Amino acid sequence: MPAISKTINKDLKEERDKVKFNIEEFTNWFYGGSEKVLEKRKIENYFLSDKSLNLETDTSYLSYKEKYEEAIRRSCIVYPKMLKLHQELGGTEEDFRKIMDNLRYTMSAIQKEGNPFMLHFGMFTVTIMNLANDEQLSEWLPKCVNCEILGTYAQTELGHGTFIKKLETTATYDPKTKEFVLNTPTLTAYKWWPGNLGHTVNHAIVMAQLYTKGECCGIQPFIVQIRDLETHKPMPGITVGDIGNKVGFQTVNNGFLAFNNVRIPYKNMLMKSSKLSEDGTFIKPKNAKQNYGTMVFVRVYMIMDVVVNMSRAATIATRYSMVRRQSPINPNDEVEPKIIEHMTQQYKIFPAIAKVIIYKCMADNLRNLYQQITLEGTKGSFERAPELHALSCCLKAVCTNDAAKTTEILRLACGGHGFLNSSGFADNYKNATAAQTYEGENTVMLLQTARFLIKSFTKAKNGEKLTEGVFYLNDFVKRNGKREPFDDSIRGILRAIQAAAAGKISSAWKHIEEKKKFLTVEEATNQTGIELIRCAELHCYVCLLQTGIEEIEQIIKNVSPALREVFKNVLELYAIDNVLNMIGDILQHVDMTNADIDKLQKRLEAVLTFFRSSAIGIVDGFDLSDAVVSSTLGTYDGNVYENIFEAAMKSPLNQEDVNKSFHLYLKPFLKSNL
Ligand SMILES: CC/C=C\C/C=C\C/C=C\C/C=C\CCCCC(=O)SCCNC(=O)CCNC(=O)[C@H](O)C(C)(C)COP(=O)(O)OP(=O)(O)OC[C@H]1O[C@@H](n2cnc3c(N)ncnc32)[C@H](O)[C@@H]1OP(=O)(O)O
Ligand SMILES: Cc1cc2nc3c(=O)[nH]c(=O)nc-3n(C[C@H](O)[C@H](O)[C@H](O)COP(=O)(O)OP(=O)(O)OC[C@H]3O[C@@H](n4cnc5c(N)ncnc54)[C@H](O)[C@@H]3O)c2cc1C
Repeated sequence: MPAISKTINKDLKEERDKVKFNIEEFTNWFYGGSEKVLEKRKIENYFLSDKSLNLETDTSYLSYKEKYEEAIRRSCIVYPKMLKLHQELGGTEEDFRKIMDNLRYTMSAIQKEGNPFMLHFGMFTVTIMNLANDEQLSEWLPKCVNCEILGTYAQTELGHGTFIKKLETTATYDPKTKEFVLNTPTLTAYKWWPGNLGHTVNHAIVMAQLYTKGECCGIQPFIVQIRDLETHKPMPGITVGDIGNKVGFQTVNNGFLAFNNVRIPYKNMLMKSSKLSEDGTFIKPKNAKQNYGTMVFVRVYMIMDVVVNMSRAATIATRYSMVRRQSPINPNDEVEPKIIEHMTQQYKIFPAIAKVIIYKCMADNLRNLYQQITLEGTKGSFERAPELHALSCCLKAVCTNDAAKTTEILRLACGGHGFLNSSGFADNYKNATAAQTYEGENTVMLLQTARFLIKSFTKAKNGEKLTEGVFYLNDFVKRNGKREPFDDSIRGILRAIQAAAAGKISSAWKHIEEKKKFLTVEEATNQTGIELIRCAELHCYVCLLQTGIEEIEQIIKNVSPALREVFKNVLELYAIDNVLNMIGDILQHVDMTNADIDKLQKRLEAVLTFFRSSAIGIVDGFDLSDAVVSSTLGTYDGNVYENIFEAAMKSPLNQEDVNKSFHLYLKPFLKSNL
């Protein structure tokens, strides 16, 4: 075995020595101030320094069952610590949010294949907070917050996930006993997929069709106890279990659930929005979409998960590319260059770094918007709910699609070693790709946004007032078919993307109108689906760039000159990479010449060159500890080859010189050929 020395890799040190800005200043911006950075480090250390977590164990070698058991063991260390910390910090909702925000990073080191408790706070508790009336809140919230019970969110069924109106589980009100009777009438009515449901939780929010006085009143939320608190056996009438092996998310314990005349008390229907009187009279909510609130909440928070996911992947690929040397650029060069010297390598990695920063700006903005609009809802005003729904849907789709695609590009950027499980890309990719489907399948999400855009375009044509995010449609309508001249400033690039988005929305609108002459509006919309998806994507790129510009214009007023340059270049790279990737859409509506495109290409090359000396500073500035990065290729010290070697030594096959399969199979086989 070679001697393994672990000092900082000299090539990586050389890169860090070239960084011209203050990395800590960047980190302070990234986490919202120096106090928050200290708090993050403290919280992370509080959890990750716990030796009983055994984080050095490579859980990828465990069996399916062992992985689950280890994940539960770890969560049963983390959650009591979390509850204790919450009390120590002050026990407020804000303290809880603080811990949750930081756990987002920390958990990726502890539960690489998903957290078997994630739905408890993420959806079960959130639904109770959003949809329980005061009486129900005082009964259930303390039990949730103290983890006296564990819950999940059971909505999707074997037959339906997207089209929730057609869910089949029934909850029939019996006014005589003041109970609901829950049933699973068919195989396709089985709840299927809810996280943590299989063998972990003992309660669930069950979304079921409410029947009262012989009428169906639509999907409503019910709290159902599914396992005994003492024995953990399924409650009478309940069938529950694990749905089996998946592409990823192995330790999330996605489950199935069925009901056979399960009776729950009247008080277990969440009644802040829809209401049922004890005699069985249904009272409609002010806004029928209130029951979808938890989904909107999760979609909003998922953009933050994308930032965590992409910052990890970008850190790994950047550090590795500054350590790995291969392929002289000039044939006679004696020393092989760091692979980051190859321009195509920079193009794989640096746009990903820029995206982390722009997505971070967007995630913070979206969360603020969510909080404002939710507050308006609590005061009875739901005017802006469609805007939030449209924005969260397209961002959920575009950002999770991009996280999966970018992780794959960054894995490829690490060549053969990127394919090792120990590189960390596999878990990142599997988590990213799961997010493309859960919480609203991405195509369906884009179509939701497109629906809003088509409505907004009709309003723009009729001179009606638009919401702020789609003001750009007014400019398009005013131009009356005239093409937008191209201006290569950053705001000019934004106008070009706005023109492309508005142009696409206008043609989709026109095509629906044409098809409507022969088809129903729904059929016409279905047949325009491909264009509609592009409308939503382009609109999302507008929102991202606009937010990036507005945020960075503010940031650069408050940072040092060196960091100002970094942010300006982040914006330049993000904008140019974006516009070059949608030239086809732009050319349809903007007067852009070949010379303009050549100029953009040269600017892309120039900004990549600037990034060459900043990239390591930025990824170090993401402040991800080695445990969070969790990659042999991405450790801070850059000892890539030593790490790869050590990880290989952990293979169970390397724990003995000769495996028993030699005696059982190989030897007889070889002998028979003599
Ligand atoms: C403290 C905790 C801290 C951190 C936690 C952070 C993160 C979370 C952590 C953990 C979670 C982790 C993993 C999650 C695991 C995954 C969980 C799930 O997958 S749960 C199941 C999710 N399921 C879906 O998303 C289903 C997708 N389908 C739908 O949303 C809907 O069916 C539909 C496609 C929108 C259609 O709905 P419907 O049929 O009712 O709608 P219509 O077509 O009739 O349209 C009516 C009208 O309403 C508008 N609309 C729809 N939804 C909303 C909404 N939510 N808000 C506002 N408006 C909405 C729609 O656009 C139509 O508008 P119109 O055009 O008619 O004006
Ligand atoms: C890892 C994971 C975790 C999950 N966790 C939970 C959970 O905790 N709780 C829970 O309740 N659910 C959960 N789910 C379920 C998840 O929310 C659904 O799978 C998801 O919403 C997609 O619905 P579906 O499976 O019905 O897909 P489908 O709708 O069947 O999609 C299949 C295809 O049909 C297309 N399609 C469907 N409808 C339309 C349309 N209107 N227009 C155009 N194309 C369409 C889709 O684009 C897709 O290509 C989870 C799923 C996964 C993968």
